[in-house]
Amino acid sequence: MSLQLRKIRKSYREPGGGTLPVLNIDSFELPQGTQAALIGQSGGGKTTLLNVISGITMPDAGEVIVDGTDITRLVEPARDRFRAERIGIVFQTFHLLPAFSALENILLGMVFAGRADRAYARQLLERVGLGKRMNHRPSQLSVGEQQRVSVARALANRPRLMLADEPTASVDVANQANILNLLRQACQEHNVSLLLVTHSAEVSAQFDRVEQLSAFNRPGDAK
Ligand SMILES: Nc1ncnc2c1ncn2[C@@H]1O[C@H](COP(=O)(O)OP(=O)(O)OP(=O)(O)O)[C@@H](O)[C@H]1O
Repeated sequence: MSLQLRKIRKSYREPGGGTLPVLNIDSFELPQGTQAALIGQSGGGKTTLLNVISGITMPDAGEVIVDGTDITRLVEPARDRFRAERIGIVFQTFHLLPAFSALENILLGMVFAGRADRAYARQLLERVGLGKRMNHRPSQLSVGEQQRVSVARALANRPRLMLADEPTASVDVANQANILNLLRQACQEHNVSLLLVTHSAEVSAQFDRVEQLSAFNRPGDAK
């Protein structure tokens, strides 16, 4: 199993002093290699859920078991290392480092996880169709190309789980299908599980498994 959530609770503190319950998930599982779309209303907690799964945000309670490890039991540096090694993340706004080339952006992520494999980084850039643009910085690449770099970077450490938050939202229509297909095919080739947040019915319709957050998240329920 690549992902198991157990009795997850997460609230935010409100500026006025109250608390806003956002997540209350009894159980959620994603078997290894599965691809699922996560949909739900704006403000429903989808990004919070991805952040909890990746260990960027800690839940108030519950277990987040990724590839057999409950990451809520790891101290922060160990959690950061675990994320770098096992979880690939593709953001809506790419999060590429502007001063570095496409190749360097991928290598830096590898270094953080402890193994810079230049040959594999090049192979991934070839795989996403950027073999001839490896030495370009993000500003010298089109938006679609930047997102393809971020897909290659997310695959660089051979993750077990890929999280994607609206990965096609910033990309023009012509590139949307291209990026989505690339992400899905690459995950399939490497047997990586994929959980992809989308607002697009067109995108979610392509997934066999579509998870409506409100179907398994009951933030308002008492304990
Ligand atoms: N750091 C924070 N502090 C306080 N409240 C927050 C924080 N982050 C998110 N929220 C609130 O938590 C709720 C869930 O936000 P989240 O971003 O997870 O929703 P979402 O489903 O991803 O929304 P969208 O589809 O609009 O991106 C929202 O009401 C948001 O205002």
